[in-house]
Amino acid sequence: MSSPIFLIGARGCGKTTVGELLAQALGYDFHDTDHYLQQVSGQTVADIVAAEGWEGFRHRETQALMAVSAPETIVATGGGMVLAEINRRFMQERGSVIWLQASASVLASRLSAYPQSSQRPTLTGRPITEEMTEVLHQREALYQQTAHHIINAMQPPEQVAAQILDALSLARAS
Ligand SMILES: Nc1ncnc2c1ncn2[C@@H]1O[C@H](COP(=O)(O)OP(=O)(O)O)[C@@H](O)[C@H]1O
Ligand SMILES: O=C(O)C1=C[C@@H](OP(=O)(O)O)[C@@H](O)[C@H](O)C1
Ligand SMILES: [Mg+2]
Repeated sequence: MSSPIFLIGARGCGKTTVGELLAQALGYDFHDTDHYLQQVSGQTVADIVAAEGWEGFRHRETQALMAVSAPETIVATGGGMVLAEINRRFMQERGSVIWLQASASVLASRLSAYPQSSQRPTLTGRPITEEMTEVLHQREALYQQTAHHIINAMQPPEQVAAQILDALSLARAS
């Protein structure tokens, strides 16, 4: 199977970290839609949001999704990729969609340790645990309805990657 693999889930669930591991394991290309946007525009997420608002960023991330999606590619999406129906449908029809599921408290603790604020400007203006609770409340149904597979992301990254390979029956015989 060579169609793209899309990783979805909230900020901090490990899409970028696990995506790189998966790409290595499979010999696939790796793309992260936020990194792609930064490369082509020379702007961070925070720069884009400051200049164009979240609406401008969301428009650009749809373009990034479509630009990086190709066979034998792992695509780490941004946490809000599922908000637009066009993105949900594109991922579902083009490839395999994996939701990396984690609780608000686990996400908040990872994000407090590694905020990367130029990539993750606040979504709600609230403290991080409250923000992640609210974001999951708004988006969980979208992650669920878009995913072909749901993986517990509250385990070490190598195990998360191995479970994805199992779910897709992509583990290579050694
Ligand atoms: N499975 C995991 N277990 C523990 N820490 C993780 C895990 N996955 C990611 N992290 C850490 O959480 C932070 C956010 O990870 P990242 O891959 O950037 O998430 P995302 O792309 O989903 O926002 C990083 O500091 C990363 O090292
Ligand atoms: O959840 C979100 O709306 C966002 C998540 C971020 O990506 P990560 O999920 O990789 O942190 C980034 O795309 C942007 O800050 C918006
Ligand atoms: Mg990421």
